Amino acid sequence: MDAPWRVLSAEELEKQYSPSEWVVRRGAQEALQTYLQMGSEATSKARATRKSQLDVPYGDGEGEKVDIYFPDAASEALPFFVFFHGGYWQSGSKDQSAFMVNPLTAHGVAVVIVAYDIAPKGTIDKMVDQVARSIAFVQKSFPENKGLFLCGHSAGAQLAAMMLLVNWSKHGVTPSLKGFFLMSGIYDLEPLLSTSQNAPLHMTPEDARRNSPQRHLEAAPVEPGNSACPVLVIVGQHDSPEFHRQSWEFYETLCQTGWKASFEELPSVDHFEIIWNLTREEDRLNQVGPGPPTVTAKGPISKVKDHSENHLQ
Ligand SMILES: N[C@@H](CC(=O)c1ccccc1NC=O)C(=O)O
Repeated sequence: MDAPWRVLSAEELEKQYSPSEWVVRRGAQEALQTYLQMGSEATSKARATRKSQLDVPYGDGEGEKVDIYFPDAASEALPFFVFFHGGYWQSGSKDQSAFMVNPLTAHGVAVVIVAYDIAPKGTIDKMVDQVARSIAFVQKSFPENKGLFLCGHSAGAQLAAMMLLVNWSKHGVTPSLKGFFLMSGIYDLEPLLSTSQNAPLHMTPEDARRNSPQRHLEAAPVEPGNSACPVLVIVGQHDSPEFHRQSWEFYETLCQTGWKASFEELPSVDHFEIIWNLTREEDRLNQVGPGPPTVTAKGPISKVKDHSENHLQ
């Protein structure tokens, strides 16, 4: 694989992989604070106004819990939107991540916010396994579901993308995966090895490779049934050039391996606004119909653009 990041200095690599350094409307610290505040407020609102089951265990581990939020009309035959928060596998929690719960439940979609053991408690291998088990749990608990839609932000998008590669037979259930929303994600972990982000993660080069969906997709051509499961790769206009490159290359690899993929750069948003905008009913990504979340209202989001200008040369 062509790896343009290898020519970057340690300092430049650190900056490329520090999302808060690229925000344009506020300072870095303020952006992180606002993100946490928006997530906490959305979670309080969701818990106060929506039917929910909180801290439902999907495994025996202390941290293996999900919060499930339901639309008003009682039914198990709902589409389920399953969210994996970001925070570089070392920060964030389900208790600050219910961003999209109110708008999506209002549209008849159940939302599951997944907790996993962030570092230093968890390794990335463990988090990937936990996320797979959380999805198997949702499928087993709601076998009548109208499809599971996986969404991850940043590090959570890597976790979601790894689900494209899971052998579900060892989980005793095949989840009815109907779509992936991969937002501002990282799909090749190798550039992170020498950055400060790796300090609590202790990833070795082998760990990074094993957990890089970009590297494994090529070896896992899509099964016939899966080509019906769309994968949306989404990046914010104000994400760093390396984040743009990672998203674009992952999108290209998805296309080459037979997935029905699309790519979108969301105009005007940074790495954090891309998610906190999901608290707003009118956000484009929340414009779902009464059925499964096919994005329709304000034009297709699956439009492919030429992003070569964003590539590092
Ligand atoms: N220290 C990081 C924090 C960060 O990257 C982050 C924070 C919240 C949610 C997602 C994040 N990025 C990737 O998972 C930064 O530079 O912004």
